[in-house]
Amino acid sequence: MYLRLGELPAVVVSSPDAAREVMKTHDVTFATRPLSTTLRATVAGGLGVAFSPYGERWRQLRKFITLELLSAKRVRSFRPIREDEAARFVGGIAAACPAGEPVNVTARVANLVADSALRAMIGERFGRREELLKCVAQAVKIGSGFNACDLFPSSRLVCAIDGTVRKARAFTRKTFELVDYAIEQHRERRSGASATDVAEDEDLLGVLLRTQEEGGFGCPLDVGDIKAILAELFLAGSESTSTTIIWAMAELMRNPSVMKRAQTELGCALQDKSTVTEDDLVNLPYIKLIIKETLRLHTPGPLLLPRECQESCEILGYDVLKGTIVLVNAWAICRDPKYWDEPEVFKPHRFEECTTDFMGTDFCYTPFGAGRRICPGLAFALANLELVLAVLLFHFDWQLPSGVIPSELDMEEEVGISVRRKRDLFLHPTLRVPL
Ligand code: HEM
Repeated sequence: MYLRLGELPAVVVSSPDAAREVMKTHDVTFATRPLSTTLRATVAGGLGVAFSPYGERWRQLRKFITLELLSAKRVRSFRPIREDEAARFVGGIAAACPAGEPVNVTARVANLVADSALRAMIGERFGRREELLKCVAQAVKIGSGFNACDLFPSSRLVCAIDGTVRKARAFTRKTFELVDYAIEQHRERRSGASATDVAEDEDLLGVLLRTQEEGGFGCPLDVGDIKAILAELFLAGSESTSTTIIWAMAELMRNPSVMKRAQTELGCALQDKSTVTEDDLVNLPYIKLIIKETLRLHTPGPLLLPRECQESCEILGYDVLKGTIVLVNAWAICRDPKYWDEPEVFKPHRFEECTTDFMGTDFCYTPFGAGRRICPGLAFALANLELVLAVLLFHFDWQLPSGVIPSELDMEEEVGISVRRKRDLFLHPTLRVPL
């Protein structure tokens, strides 16, 4: 579908065939992302990987991030952090149970995901997490790409009235101030640690600082780059992960039979154990299916991240001109009845009967994107998604607030760069398995 978004030519791709053309057949042509006016204001302090133009620097940085920061080995090394944070999370909810008050699951999951990610990044809990989460909420709102100043970039008047650029600059200043604080916290901790400790549990900031000392990753790495990379990994990873967990919980509350099956699976797999560890996850195939189905029905980035056409080309017989913004409508593709039976129904077992996966080869299902720009945080995200969901369902039974019936649970969405649940999810927990 060809559109004009204000002054900008745009094509929205809404079929798997067209998505394959963009993200596979002509992947290089679409491997750059457009820099909207708002984004330009936010990346002024430094450029991470997500909005680097396709080229040598992006290639080297992407390789470094994939092999050094987010590799399967590195993600595994953070297992003790994830398990420890999950245990603290269970303890916090268990302490709230006797009071009989509903728990704000949205806020607790956001804190857990943030604490876990930040410990992986700087080696310990971050002292100003609340402020950082406020920045994330703001990024989701201003990063949609559909602000007036993004749609009419040539109009200084529109930009001045719109005010988003001002907000974006304030957001960047605040985020970078927090990243400075995190680097300082990291430095203080490291100065008190022995050389062996430092080598043994290297966090992401440690890897970045070591790489800087060693001369970079094939390209120089300055402090501005380090800050931009850290901020970007946190922004890209935390909101998408916690949003997915909350949608999964909301769907489970609406579908008690799915909840029951998941809890039965956990009971059989864990037997007399009193805590979920990552070793148990291999025996929880149904939890994995719930996550897949949640990513289908509530794709966190419904239009993925935008691409820009670098060279005029033809997609399924239509001309796409150089400079056109291309949006892959993963949301629509994931709900298209041509490819999905009863697409609006939450049915995790649909994935039992098919081999469709989110690794970027099935173009009817690309919640993590595909091609050169596919999400490099997939393993990092899955490790958190699976453990947190398993822990929530193993330790607690959950009830809706009185008067709410499952089929009427509020599922209203708030659209930004990701689609989160508009209102926080409040539920009553009952402890099933104490720690
Ligand atoms: C449920 C969780 C997540 C979802 C659904 C998700 C989804 C996506 C999508 C759709 C893209 C764009 C892909 C494309 O253009 O083809 C992307 C890019 C990216 N994601 Fe994720 N993501 C998640 C978690 C994470 C995590 C945990 C991290 C890091 C810790 C991360 C880091 C990134 C980065 C750096 C990019 C930009 C890659 C590039 O442009 O080269 N994401 N993600």
